[in-house]
Amino acid sequence: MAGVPASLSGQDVGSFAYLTVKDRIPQILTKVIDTLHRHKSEFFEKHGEEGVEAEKKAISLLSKLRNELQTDKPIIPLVEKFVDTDIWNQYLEYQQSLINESDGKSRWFYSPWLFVECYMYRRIHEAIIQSPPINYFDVFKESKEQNFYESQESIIALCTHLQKLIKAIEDLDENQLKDEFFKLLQISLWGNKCDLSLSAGEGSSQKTDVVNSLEDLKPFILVNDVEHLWSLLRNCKKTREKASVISVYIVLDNSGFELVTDLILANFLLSSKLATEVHFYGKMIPWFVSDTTVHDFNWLIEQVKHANHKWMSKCGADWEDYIKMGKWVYHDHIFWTLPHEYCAMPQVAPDLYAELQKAHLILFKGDLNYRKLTGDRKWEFSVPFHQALNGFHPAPLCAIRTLKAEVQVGLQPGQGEQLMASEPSWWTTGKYGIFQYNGPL
Ligand SMILES: O=P(O)(O)OC[C@H]1O[C@](O)(CO)[C@@H](O)[C@@H]1O
Ligand SMILES: [Mn+2]
Repeated sequence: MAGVPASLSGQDVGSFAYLTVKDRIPQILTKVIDTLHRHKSEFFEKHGEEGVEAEKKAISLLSKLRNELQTDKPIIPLVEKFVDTDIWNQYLEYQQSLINESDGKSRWFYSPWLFVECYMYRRIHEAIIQSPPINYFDVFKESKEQNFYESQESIIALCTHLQKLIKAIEDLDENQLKDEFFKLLQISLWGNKCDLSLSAGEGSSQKTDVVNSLEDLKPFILVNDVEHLWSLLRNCKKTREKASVISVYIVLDNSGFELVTDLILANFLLSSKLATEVHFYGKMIPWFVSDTTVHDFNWLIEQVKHANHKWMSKCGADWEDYIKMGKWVYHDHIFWTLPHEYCAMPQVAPDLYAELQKAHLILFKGDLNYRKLTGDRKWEFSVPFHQALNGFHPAPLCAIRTLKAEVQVGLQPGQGEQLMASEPSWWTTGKYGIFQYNGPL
């Protein structure tokens, strides 16, 4: 692509991309294999010998995949028919076409990191769907559920905070309402620390009291465009005709604690009338360990509803009602688990792009969404976000992410260089966060 920098890639020895391809991805694969092993008796109980055979088959496919990766074998086409197989294989050909004759085939370390990391999760899915009757099995389900259970105390604190806030919401003046909005946005931002792929599937639950930590965490917000979000939604609310809609779209990231923070924010948007509808986008297949699928979404709401805590179960019951009333709508689309950067959406998934154009505001949660928004490229730190989006402007949007990959744009001159000098791992540990807005001001 002309005019854009090179992609991050595992060929840069010592980079975070390199370490991910070399260490983290194989570790995740090993964990997946182990998970299948541990479910052997469950497969036997459900499906008899056929279940055990299927488990063996999935494990052998995954071991083969791990070997391909560790020996930097060529990236091979997908074989099992699924809704996105052809698109994936076309993309593989496209990646191949970018490589010179002399450089040979697309390989794990040599190709763009975003592409190979997405490909790895898609191959895990392929191994599962090639192994009926266990082709329904979500290899990451256990760890997503564990993250939810281990974050119970923080979830109770958040639900209680929200219910108290809602009780008093009519009495809040504009400034107070704005402060509460900012608080819940920050909670949703820091909720993104809890993804499970950075920790290679090891626990990453929320145990501290987030609401009371917000002030201490403020210095770690490197780009903070929340005022723009407030102005945008407040203006929508003020100028709204009686029956008209204000819709906020949330492109979800991780299930478990992060999803709770997103639902709390979505609940506040309705209660404050800053939005009248919230649309959620999740993943169609298990993805990057902790990402939300429709099963995770429904499971989590069910759990919150049946919790043995007054305010938590109230939240769950309200959330179920919002879904029944159509005020909350869950969608999925295969595009979110393709390897493409978002500037390709109008060509690859024009229907989705047209849907997103209807939003008043789109919130993109998490690091992977940021990588896809910016194309996962070696941008200079001070390049404007608008430029890095490379033509992807469906509606006003905001990226809300903690930094876990070596890509960051829109910083003040010198800001990135200074961080680099004082703290070289600043952009990969999840310690820093951003609210980065693009849209009319
Ligand atoms: O859940 P998130 O915030 O998208 O984070 C997933 C992140 O995990 C990693 O894949 C680690 O491999 C990041 O580089 C990636 O972007
Ligand atoms: Mn994720």
